[in-house]
Amino acid sequence: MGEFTVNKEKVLQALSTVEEPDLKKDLVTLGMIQDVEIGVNQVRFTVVLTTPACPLKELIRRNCVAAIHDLISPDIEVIINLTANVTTSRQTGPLLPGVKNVIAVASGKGGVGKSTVTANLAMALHRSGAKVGIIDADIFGPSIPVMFGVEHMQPTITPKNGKNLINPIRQYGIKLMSIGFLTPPESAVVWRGPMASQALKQFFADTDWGDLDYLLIDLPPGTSDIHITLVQTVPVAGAVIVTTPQKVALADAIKGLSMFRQPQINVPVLGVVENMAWFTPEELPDHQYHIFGKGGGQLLADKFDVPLLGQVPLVQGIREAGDDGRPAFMNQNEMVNDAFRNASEALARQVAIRNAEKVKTQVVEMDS
Ligand SMILES: Nc1ncnc2c1ncn2[C@@H]1O[C@H](COP(=O)(O)OP(=O)(O)OP(=O)(O)O)[C@@H](O)[C@H]1O
Repeated sequence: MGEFTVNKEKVLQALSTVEEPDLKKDLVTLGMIQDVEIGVNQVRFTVVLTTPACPLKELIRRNCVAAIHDLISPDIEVIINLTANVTTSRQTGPLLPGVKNVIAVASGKGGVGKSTVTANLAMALHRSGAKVGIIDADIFGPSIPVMFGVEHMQPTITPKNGKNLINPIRQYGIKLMSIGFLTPPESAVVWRGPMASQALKQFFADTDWGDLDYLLIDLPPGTSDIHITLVQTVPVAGAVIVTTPQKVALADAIKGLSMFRQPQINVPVLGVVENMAWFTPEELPDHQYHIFGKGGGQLLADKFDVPLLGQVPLVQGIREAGDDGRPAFMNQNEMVNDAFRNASEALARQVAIRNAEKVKTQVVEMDS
């Protein structure tokens, strides 16, 4: 075994050569290294990632080990504890004080699977260790309560600091609020725009969300008053656009995406999720049938210069799981789980990159 001396400074010096691949700065400058401890032929430290769903964690771990071995000694045992502290670019304010990132999930056309994608992205983020909530703001078809099997539940109310606060429904580790909870499922209520906007504001102002890393907002399809209420009420970290590869869906997705880019709205588009990208029968898992066309999600992403966050196949089990009130991510289907995990990691990564730009998100001021 070679001769070497190791101390905290040397370890930090070595780690300051390791770059966070997305944020393009070194781990020490980014404040991601903590709790350095020196033992006999051993160093231990913690790397605080920007999200527990970080797809680069193994690469970062390997690069840290390599830096210590190359710059200090190959004989040192390197023990790394990976943790995460999800970043935010929100200023703390009276609304949603413990919520780090509000993410809008939107689509141009209805029925492309926006709620299904929202539910499963939430489950995948939760599985990675993040604290997640969903607001179902889809006035035309609030399907989140059904997808989580809580359509007959009613949120309770607790007085807190002189205010009556609504407790979100908690299911499978996710906190949920839905326009659907405000009316019995049997009685079809036609929500007028102003009523729905008022309900959404209540979900922000009068709901006890506690601490959340990601609050996903399942928006109605197309563009509506609800979209405007959202961006005017809380700072939105970014939007995810869900589309199918079909031409008619893409045409509408372009309109949906363009709305977020309008100068007076100006919400960053974090990327595109292509749902129903191909059909795969359960008994032929290696077969892909492009029944709605091929490559449409990538085309949309390229057109607007945003990432394609993921492609989700059309699988009978995804529909069945939604109807059974347990998002498909909870079942052990590798193909389905990979699709949603990859998309959730890509989303978390875009949020971290966006937050590192340090431009605070602000509510949008508009003349009404
Ligand atoms: N990848 C998929 N594979 C199989 N079925 C799917 C998939 N994605 C969505 N579905 C099914 O398609 C239907 C529509 O999905 P969903 O309700 O998520 O769409 P949406 O875009 O939210 O609709 P809305 O217009 O109500 O907002 C549901 O029955 C759902 O289970």
